[in-house]
Amino acid sequence: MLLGVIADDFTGAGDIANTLAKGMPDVTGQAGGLVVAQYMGVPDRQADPAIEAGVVSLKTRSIPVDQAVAQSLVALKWLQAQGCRQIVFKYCSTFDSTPEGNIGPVAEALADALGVAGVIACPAFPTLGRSVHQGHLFVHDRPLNESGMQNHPLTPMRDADIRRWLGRQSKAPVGLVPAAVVRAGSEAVATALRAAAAKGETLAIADASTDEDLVTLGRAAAWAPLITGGSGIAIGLPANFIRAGLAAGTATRFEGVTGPEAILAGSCSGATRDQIEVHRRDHPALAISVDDVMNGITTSHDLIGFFRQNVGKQPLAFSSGNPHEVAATQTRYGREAVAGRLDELFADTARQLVDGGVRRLVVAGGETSGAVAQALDLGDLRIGPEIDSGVPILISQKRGIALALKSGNFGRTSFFAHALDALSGSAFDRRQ
Ligand SMILES: Nc1ncnc2c1ncn2[C@@H]1O[C@H](COP(=O)(O)OP(=O)(O)O)[C@@H](O)[C@H]1O
Ligand SMILES: O=C(O)[C@@H](O)C(=O)COP(=O)(O)O
Repeated sequence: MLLGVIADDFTGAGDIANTLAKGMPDVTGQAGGLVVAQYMGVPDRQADPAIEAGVVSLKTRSIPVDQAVAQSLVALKWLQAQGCRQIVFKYCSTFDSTPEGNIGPVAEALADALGVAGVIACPAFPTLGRSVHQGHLFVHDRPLNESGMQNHPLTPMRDADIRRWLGRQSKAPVGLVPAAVVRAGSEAVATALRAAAAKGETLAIADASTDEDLVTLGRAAAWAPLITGGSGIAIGLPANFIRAGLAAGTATRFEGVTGPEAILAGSCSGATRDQIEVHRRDHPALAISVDDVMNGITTSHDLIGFFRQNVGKQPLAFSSGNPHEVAATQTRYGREAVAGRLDELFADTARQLVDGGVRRLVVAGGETSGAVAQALDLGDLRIGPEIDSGVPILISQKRGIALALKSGNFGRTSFFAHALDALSGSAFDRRQ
C-alpha cells in the first residue's frame, strides 16, 4: 500500500476514496487513479497486496478528543505496517469540529508521531463550492458561519476564520500559505511549508479555490509523510505515484446489484432536507418522530414494518429536522442523547434490513452512515463509480450489497432515486 488515509467519518472516507480512485486526468494530465479499498475501522488483518490506497473510516469527528487521537494513532500504525509512504488525515470540507477539536489534536498527534511540521491543512473542495481565501473558508459565496453550517446539530461552525479556529484546537501556532504563494507554484509552496516548520508551526492552512490550486498543493507535498484536508487535497496525489512509476491505473467494472432497497436519512443538512422533500413527493416516506424515539414509542420494529410494506417503491425513513426542530429536541433531551438514540435506531434497522435481504442501501449523513456501516459487518469496501460529486458506489463483497453513504450536504435534489438506480446500474467503466 502506497498511500494511507485516516478519515474522521464514513461518508468523508467514501468521498476521498472516490477522489483517489477517480484521479483527475483533466488537471493532472495523468490518467487514472489508484486501486482503493475503504475499511470500516482499523482492520485486524493485513491488506490485500493489490490495494494501492487504503482508507480507514473512523467515527472520530464528534467523540472526545483523547479517544479521537488514540483511534487515529492506531489507524496510523496499521497503515504504516501496510507500507504506506504517505498519510492523509481527511476531515470535512466544512471543517466540522468544536473549539476543542478534533481536527487540531488529531493532526498534531499524527505530525508528532511522524516527526513532521509545516503540514498542509486545506479543506477546499472547489467542485462543491468550498474554497479557502486568506485562511477563511467559504461555501460558494457565503462565509462558513453563514452557510447553514452554523446550525449543524453536532459541530455548529460559527467562525469562517479556520486558521483562528484551528489555532484554538492546536498546541502550536497555525501558519498560512496564502493564495499568492499557491499561485506561484509547488516549489513556492514547499518553501513556505519549510518556513512554517522552522517557525514552529505544526500545521499551516493553505488557500485553494480551484482544482489547479489543489494539484499544486499535491505536487508540493508529493513525498510529504503527512497531509491533512478535505477530499480535494487528494486530487493531485494519484498522479504523484503514477508519474513515479509506483502505481498504474487498472480498469474495473461495476455490474450493479439488484434486490430490495431502503433509504435512511439522519442528516439535518440543507441538501438532505431538500432531497427528502423531493423524494417524498412520489415515494413512500416515513417521518420518524424524535420524541417517539426518545420515549421508546418508535423502534426499529416500526421502521422494518414500513420498509417491508414498501419493497420496490424506493422507501425512505428520515429523522431529519430543520434547525428550529433540532434545537428544540436537543434542549429537551440533550445533544448526545438524541444523536446516540438515533444512531442506535438507524444501526438496528440497517442490520435487520440487510439480514432480511435488502441489497441496495442509501444512507444520508456522516454520523448516521458511520453508525449504520459499523453495524453491518461489511468487510473491505471496493469503490465503484461516482453517483454524484463526492459520493461513490461502495461495494461490500462480503455481504453482497451495494451502498451509497451520502455526506449531508452532497448530492442533487433527486439524489435518493438516482442513487438507487446507480446501485442497480448497468455496467459502468471506471479506471481504478
Ligand atoms: N430531528 C433531529 N433532531 C436532532 N438531532 C437529529 C435529528 N435527526 C438527526 N439528528 C442527529 O443529527 C446528526 C446529523 O449528523 P450526520 O448524520 O453526520 O449528518 P450530516 O452529514 O448532515 O452532518 C446525527 O447525530 C443525527 O442522529
Ligand atoms: O468533506 C466533506 O464535505 C465530506 O466528505 C464530509 O466529510 C461530510 O461530512 P458529513 O456532512 O457529516 O457527511
